[in-house]
Amino acid sequence: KEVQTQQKLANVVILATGGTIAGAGASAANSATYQAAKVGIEQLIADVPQLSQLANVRGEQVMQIASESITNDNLLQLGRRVAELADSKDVDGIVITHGTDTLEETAYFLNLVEKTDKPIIVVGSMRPGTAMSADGMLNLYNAVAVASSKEARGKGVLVTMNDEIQSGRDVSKMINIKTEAFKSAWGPLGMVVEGKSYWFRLPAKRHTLDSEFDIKTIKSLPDVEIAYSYGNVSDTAYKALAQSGAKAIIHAGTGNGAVSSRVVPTLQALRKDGVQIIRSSHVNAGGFVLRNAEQPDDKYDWVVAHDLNPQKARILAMVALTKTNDSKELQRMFWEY
Ligand SMILES: NC(=O)CC[C@H](N)C(=O)O
Repeated sequence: KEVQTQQKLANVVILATGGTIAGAGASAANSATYQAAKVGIEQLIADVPQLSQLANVRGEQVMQIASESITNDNLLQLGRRVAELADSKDVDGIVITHGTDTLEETAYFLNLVEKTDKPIIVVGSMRPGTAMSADGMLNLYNAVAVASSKEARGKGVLVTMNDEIQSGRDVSKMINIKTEAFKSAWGPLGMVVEGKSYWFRLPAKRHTLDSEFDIKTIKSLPDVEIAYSYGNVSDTAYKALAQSGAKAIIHAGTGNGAVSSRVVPTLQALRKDGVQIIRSSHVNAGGFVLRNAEQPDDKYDWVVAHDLNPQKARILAMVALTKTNDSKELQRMFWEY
């Protein structure tokens, strides 16, 4: 009977990339002072023996880095490995352990480019495994639980932090000193409790199988940069980014993606020179940029990032620019994804 139960378990591969979930500190009291990306995947799996009750789990160490240092090449490497595994009939679900700083970027990238309905779960932790009340073990347990469930299929790339199931598109790291760090302006999709998922809503935006982007056809990602806005902002950063070869600049604007009158002429000129100008917002709880409201986007031929924060807008812009440099097409993609 036991053998039969074993055979029914899903096959889940954990791709480890580093971060705090693989972090180690000097003392159990060190919840914030520690080194990220220290512990290997075999140890992370061994630390949660209960995983074997959820799925047949195996791990691969894809990289071992703190996620603030992730590069476009790292993203492509990870994306290609996820696609290979998703194509394998021996794999039912994929979990990616990741630093939390750029977890939302990687999750959104995979959500755009992976052509599969198999569950892909990105997970991290806010405290290293060596700390009191470490959150990584339960987050990983929840990730494997969701990755091995049939209900998670076709819902896009997901993030399991703090018992919530979040859409990889919507979720963002909102605070860096709480385990309750990952939030979406539009709410979580569900909850995981004791290894069981409870679903409440579905993502409305295009993703994975319904996406026009495919990791297998993306050879490299173009240079897209972000310039942050504030009172008294100057055009120095915008000009320098364009000069260094940026194909698009994400304007991390105030409020509704507003643009200071001090930099409007520069952004108009850069657009005339061929640089795409994409207006996003850096407001804390989630921006929502409306076209032609703060600025005449039609007239200036600018794009608005909809509800995507600047770092997510950068991910979509890079992926979109592998297909088109038409600003109207880019705008369509920003509404649809
Ligand atoms: N909580 C974390 O994972 C942050 C650690 C590190 N800055 C990273 O993103 O990898």
